[in-house]
Amino acid sequence: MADTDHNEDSQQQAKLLSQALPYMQRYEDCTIVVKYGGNAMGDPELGQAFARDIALLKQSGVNPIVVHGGGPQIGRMLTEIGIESKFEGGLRVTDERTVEIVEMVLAGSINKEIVAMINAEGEWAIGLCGKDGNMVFAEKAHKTVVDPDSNIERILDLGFVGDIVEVDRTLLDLLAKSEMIPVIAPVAPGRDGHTYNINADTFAGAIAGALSATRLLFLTDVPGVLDADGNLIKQLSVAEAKAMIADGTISGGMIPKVETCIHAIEAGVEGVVILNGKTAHAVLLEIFTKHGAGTLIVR
Ligand SMILES: Nc1ncnc2c1ncn2[C@@H]1O[C@H](COP(=O)(O)OP(=O)(O)O)[C@@H](O)[C@H]1O
Ligand SMILES: CC(=O)N[C@@H](CCC(=O)OP(=O)(O)O)C(=O)O
Repeated sequence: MADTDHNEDSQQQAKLLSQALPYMQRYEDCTIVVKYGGNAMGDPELGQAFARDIALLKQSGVNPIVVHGGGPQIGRMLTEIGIESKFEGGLRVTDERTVEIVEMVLAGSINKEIVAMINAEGEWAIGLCGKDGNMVFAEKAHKTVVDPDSNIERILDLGFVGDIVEVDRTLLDLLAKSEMIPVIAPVAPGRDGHTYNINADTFAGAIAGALSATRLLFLTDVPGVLDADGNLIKQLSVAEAKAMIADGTISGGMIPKVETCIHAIEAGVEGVVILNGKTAHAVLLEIFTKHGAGTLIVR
């Protein structure tokens, strides 16, 4: 390498470091919950970059907690065994057989894949679900939808889909003081003895709220919340986000995601970010650079 190239390279590295270091201090000892969606998974290189980011957060003194989804992966497994996926109000209608598959795919294969990827980066990840350490309890979800034609409200029976009713932070507090990085599947028991399937965004929001996390990051498949012209919005207040839902600029799967963000902020999370999990090192760019990577929603 020529001397000038070498100097430019060093200068570039020094510039990056000088930008990142203040953010490393800012987040030291802070809890950052990262929701890793099923749509953001799949590409091995991106997965490795994600695992590296989580490992680097831990090494920088942050307390990272991963909550993962796996909707598309559950769908593929159900298709293989001849069960058709059915969604109502964005949630999977979950009968007894389906909840067994959901638990197998989420708390079994996907959870352990993520644990293995983080461990391959030299860290100590531990795979959990809401059942472990009495962390989360759920009850049958009470959801309603308004029929757009008749305007009549209808109660949904989603089977074993759960609403979170209790979060016990004992195990997570213990792990925060240790070398371990929790990787949590959104499955939880009910006091009635059943196992419940919980939307991963909702689950991540409840964990972040119970821990009053400094940041909750949602890794999805778009750069963040987009305005009516398709441009990325860098920052939104809760009031602005509500207005965008009301005027239809935020629609589809982004509605429950933004609503979860609003609940998490109201529960004490400092800031929630929606960002593109299909960009390599999205988490690192969000946490350790001035402008972040996606849409920050704050009070
Ligand atoms: N204003 C908006 N900005 C960004 N995405 C939006 C907006 N309104 C609707 N969407 C849709 O929301 C989707 C993200 O939600 P979803 O598919 O549920 O994500 P995930 O599967 O990662 O949880 C985007 O792919 C996009 O199609
Ligand atoms: C009740 C409900 O819908 N649960 C979700 C849980 C997984 C999930 O939320 O995964 P993503 O984040 O990848 O969408 C499901 O069964 O698909």
